[in-house]
Amino acid sequence: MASPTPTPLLQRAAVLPPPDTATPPAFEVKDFSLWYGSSQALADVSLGIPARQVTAIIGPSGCGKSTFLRALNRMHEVTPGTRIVGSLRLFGEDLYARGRDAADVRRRVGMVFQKSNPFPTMTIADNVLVGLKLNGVRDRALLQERLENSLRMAALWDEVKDKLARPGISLSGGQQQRLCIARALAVEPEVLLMDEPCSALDPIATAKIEELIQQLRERFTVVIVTHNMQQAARCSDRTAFFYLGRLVEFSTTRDLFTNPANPQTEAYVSGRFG
Ligand SMILES: Nc1ncnc2c1ncn2[C@@H]1O[C@H](COP(=O)(O)OP(=O)(O)OP(=O)(O)O)[C@@H](O)[C@H]1O
Repeated sequence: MASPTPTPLLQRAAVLPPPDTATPPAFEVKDFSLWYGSSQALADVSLGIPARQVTAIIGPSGCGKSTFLRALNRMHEVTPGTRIVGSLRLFGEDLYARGRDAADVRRRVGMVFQKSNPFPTMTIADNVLVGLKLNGVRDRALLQERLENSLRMAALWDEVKDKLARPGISLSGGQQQRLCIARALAVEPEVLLMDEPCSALDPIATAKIEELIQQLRERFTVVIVTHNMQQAARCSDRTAFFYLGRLVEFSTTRDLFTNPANPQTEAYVSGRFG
């Protein structure tokens, strides 16, 4: 098979360090399929997503990237008529086991969406603390500590520490997205899912979020859906390429972009389709 034409994207991926392969997987996905009504969106997906690494999901529009991401915290269940087959484990625990609470799964597996969505009537502080307060946490010292820690982890503390009582929506688009990241982190998840988190942001705000993703991987497992292959190459340790609801290839980001095993992957990463 011919190698893909070298491009700056591939060169960038080529200098990424090889990921640590000794880390046990966070998610173990086995023969996983998903239907919306009678329409199948995912077919027989199997992969292990490593803990404390960044895994990017790429592929052309409609290939099932967001559906797969949403299945990782059962968020697809908010759409009526969905059905799954197969298994999906987080650190060995079956996330779809009978009796397992979807709300508990979503606390462990937080999510940030394409468009930032702070609660419009809430202050910056309340936007961060809303999950804790809904869970009945009232201890002021604990709330204050979580507020500051979450905002620091989201690289927003210095910008907002003097205006915590202002509305969340008074922040810029990039700051609002980091506020949503802080909100997801405040409930101390194990995993952070990000669905096109930068697609509504300008290049400077995008660079900040990408830098933040690099910091978050020291503590969390991060899975990011992106249309932007440069972003996958810049930020991720591993990349999964989906096509027509199937996982075509999953490997280190370096290998996937510089030496893909599958001709469809090669065609996609070298820009020949999608
Ligand atoms: N709520 C839904 N109801 C019915 N079908 C859906 C729903 N959401 C997604 N689908 C279908 O499932 C398939 C996968 O969609 P999905 O949004 O996961 O793809 P994607 O790769 O994330 O696409 P994009 O890059 O355009 O966001 C598509 O055929 C889509 O039409």
